[in-house]
Amino acid sequence: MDEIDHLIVKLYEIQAVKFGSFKLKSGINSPIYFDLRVIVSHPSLMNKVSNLLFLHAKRAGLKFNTVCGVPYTALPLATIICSEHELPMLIRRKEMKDYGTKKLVEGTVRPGDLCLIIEDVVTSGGSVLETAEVLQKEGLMVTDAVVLMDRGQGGAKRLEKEGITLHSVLTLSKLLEVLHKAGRIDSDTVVSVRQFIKENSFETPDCDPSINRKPHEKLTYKARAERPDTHPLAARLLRLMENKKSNLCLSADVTRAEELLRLAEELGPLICVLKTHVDILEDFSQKVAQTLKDLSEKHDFLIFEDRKFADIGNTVKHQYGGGQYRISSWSHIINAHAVPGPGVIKGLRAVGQPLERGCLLIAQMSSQGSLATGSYTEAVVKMAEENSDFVFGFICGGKISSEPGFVHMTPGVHLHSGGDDLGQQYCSPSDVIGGKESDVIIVGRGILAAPDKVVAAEEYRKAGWEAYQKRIPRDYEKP
Ligand SMILES: O=c1ccn([C@@H]2O[C@H](COP(=O)(O)O)[C@@H](O)[C@H]2O)c(=O)[nH]1
Repeated sequence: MDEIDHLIVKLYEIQAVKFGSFKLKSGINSPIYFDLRVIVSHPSLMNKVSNLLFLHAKRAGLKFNTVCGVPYTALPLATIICSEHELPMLIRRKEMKDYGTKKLVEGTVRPGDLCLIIEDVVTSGGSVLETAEVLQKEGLMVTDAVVLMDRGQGGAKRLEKEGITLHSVLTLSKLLEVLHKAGRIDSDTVVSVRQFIKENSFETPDCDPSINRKPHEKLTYKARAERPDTHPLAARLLRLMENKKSNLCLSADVTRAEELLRLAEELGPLICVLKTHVDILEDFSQKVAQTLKDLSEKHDFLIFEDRKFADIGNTVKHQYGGGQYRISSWSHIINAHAVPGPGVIKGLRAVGQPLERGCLLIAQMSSQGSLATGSYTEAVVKMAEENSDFVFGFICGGKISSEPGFVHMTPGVHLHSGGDDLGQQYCSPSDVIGGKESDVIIVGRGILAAPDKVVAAEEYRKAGWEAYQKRIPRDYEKP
């Protein structure tokens, strides 16, 4: 028996891996169960596992200057690795403190550092991804994760899609083989575990709603517009994007109506959507709204009031349809947080649907430390799918649903990376449309603060459009 075989048998003996019938969080029964948490009571095993994880990273030639363990089981493993090899460690909080620094990552964060993720067991890859997202939002680079055990249920593929390579010390086949050879499990158990893993891969669409649906990155905006299940407003938007060769949404964050209307007139031909924050206008009137509507028709763009509704259905109904702004009367698109639950959509739908309006759900945010990540984002995608008669897409950092009808719109875009001193974080147009496969770039100060706004808008339009063309080279060439 070599070192790995010994480790496997030891894990079995301390019941870190069990065989039988176990009800999982998802409700299904599994013939195998891992509980690596028990290893904290076995110090020599902790040292052995930590050492193997580190050696595995080194043998794979991984470069990293900081390490983060996925909470909670991998936290002590990362601690041992960092202490033994004098590496700086970062701790990802699972919940934000409501006092003090409110940080989600503890330790000294140096943006640009390469952070290696350590994990005990990977099934769907969701926990590694959640940790990676939090670290990336802090400006750290995450390209690799080392795990003790990959269950072989699609986690590695899912992570690969997100640019993270998973390196696994043990595989499930190896574990079964060693335990069978050592007489700890019988052949029937080996067969039933193998069968279970095969049937419960997270690569099958119904196991995880956020992954492995039909990819739409190879479809043109136009092709997506023509699909029968695409929401009429999404279809209108996708069509006008293709016609105008623009996936640029101008975030017209100005405080005077005159300036807003000037932007709409001058930049209208270059954009697909004009986004407003009506409550920052000092001199809003219904006349201004009417003129904006006229300009949207003249230059063929949609208006998107970035109101971020987040209340109970009854309240948002009033906020959307009434008050001094009467948003529903002039804005084609609105958005909402999913925090209140589906009632917020129900309330907005009651006002907006008869007017042929549509809503985007805020699934992720561009601001540093945003809590809209991981399972929250997945729940938002599900809510959108369940309300696709009114919800037609997302505010997000990149593609989060492969349903071709959903439109992904991404704020926090600038030709120069970085951010502001209030937590805004920027990605480039090519990153957002090419790398992250979003559909629309939302640009505010990148254009508004430029000496010539028309020139800047054209620069963003071109950058966004070229990234789109590169994304779908073959389809795009078709007439
Ligand atoms: O996650 C989000 C959601 C909305 N925004 C809005 O987009 C613009 C961005 O402005 P910049 O000047 O390009 O930073 C602004 O209206 C935000 O309210 C966002 O930035 N991030």
